[in-house]
Amino acid sequence: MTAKVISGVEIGKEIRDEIKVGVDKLIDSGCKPGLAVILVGEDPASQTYVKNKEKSSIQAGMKSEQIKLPETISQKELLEHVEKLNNDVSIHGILVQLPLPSHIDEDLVIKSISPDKDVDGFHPQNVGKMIIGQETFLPCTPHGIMEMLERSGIDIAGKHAVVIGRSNIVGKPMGQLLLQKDATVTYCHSKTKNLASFAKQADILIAAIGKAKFVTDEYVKEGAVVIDVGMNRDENGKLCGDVDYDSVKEVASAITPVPGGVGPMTITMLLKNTLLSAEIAQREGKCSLLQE
Ligand SMILES: Nc1nc2c(c(=O)[nH]1)N[C@@H](CN(C=O)c1ccc(C(=O)N[C@@H](CCC(=O)O)C(=O)O)cc1)CN2
Repeated sequence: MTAKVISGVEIGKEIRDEIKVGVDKLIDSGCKPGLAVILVGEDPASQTYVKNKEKSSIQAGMKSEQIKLPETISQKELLEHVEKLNNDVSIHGILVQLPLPSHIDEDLVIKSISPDKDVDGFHPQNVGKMIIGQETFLPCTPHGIMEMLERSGIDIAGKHAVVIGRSNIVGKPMGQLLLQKDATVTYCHSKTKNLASFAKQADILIAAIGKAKFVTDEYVKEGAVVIDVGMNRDENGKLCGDVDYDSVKEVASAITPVPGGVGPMTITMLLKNTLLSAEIAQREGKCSLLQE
């Protein structure tokens, strides 16, 4: 069996086209969605992601604001920037690019973003809403994976989903979203004994461990759907995922590549959340082009 390739570039394009329609409609009614991204320091990967977020939001027709701050910025100053954006009526989505330098308390910064503008879906209030299934901003990477599964016609209800990884950004919310769609969910992590024996039971296997090519064909049941969230460099410095793509594609029924799989969906879902935030503001009479 050679697996079907689930392309985040193609599915992302389909969703971005839908977002553009939504943005145009909102602008026609007098409201332009605005996204602000804060970047602290000069990490090259973060710089690339932030640049792509700016480019993508402009392509979608949104207002884009980038705030670049030095690595040495104090926590107090960073919080002041967030507060200013919380009060800016032309901004509907605020994102602080992670990771932050070690002298800054990441949790405190996330909590300082207004839950109404938290388009990353990381604020504890929004995490709580997600867990009880209320409308909120869903974290972009797991939300993107759910879209990939659904738009590829993969049934989730009754399936055994195994999530390898338990980060607050990907692993934990991923399991919750799969549970809400009636999957039976198992979490595995660095302390799990006999990890391969759990992984091999998965109908849907999500690899979010952060170890290059960790998941080989020996971890995968024949016909499983394999989603690779990893972003690593191999021994030759080439971008690769947590899944050993060449061996796993021979046993899986469907697989996401790296690059071109989950990664592009993360930014797509950020745009979707920003549109949702602006739509809510418009509904509540809090959005106007005049306020730009
Ligand atoms: N505040 C946040 N910080 C971080 C998040 C996040 O969702 N919110 N996620 C990651 C980084 N990230 C977005 O911020 C991100 C990572 C990867 C990609 C992507 O498109 N990857 C490409 C490959 C890119 C390359 O060539 O290097 C792919 O997989 O095809 C987009 C966004 C951590 N921080």
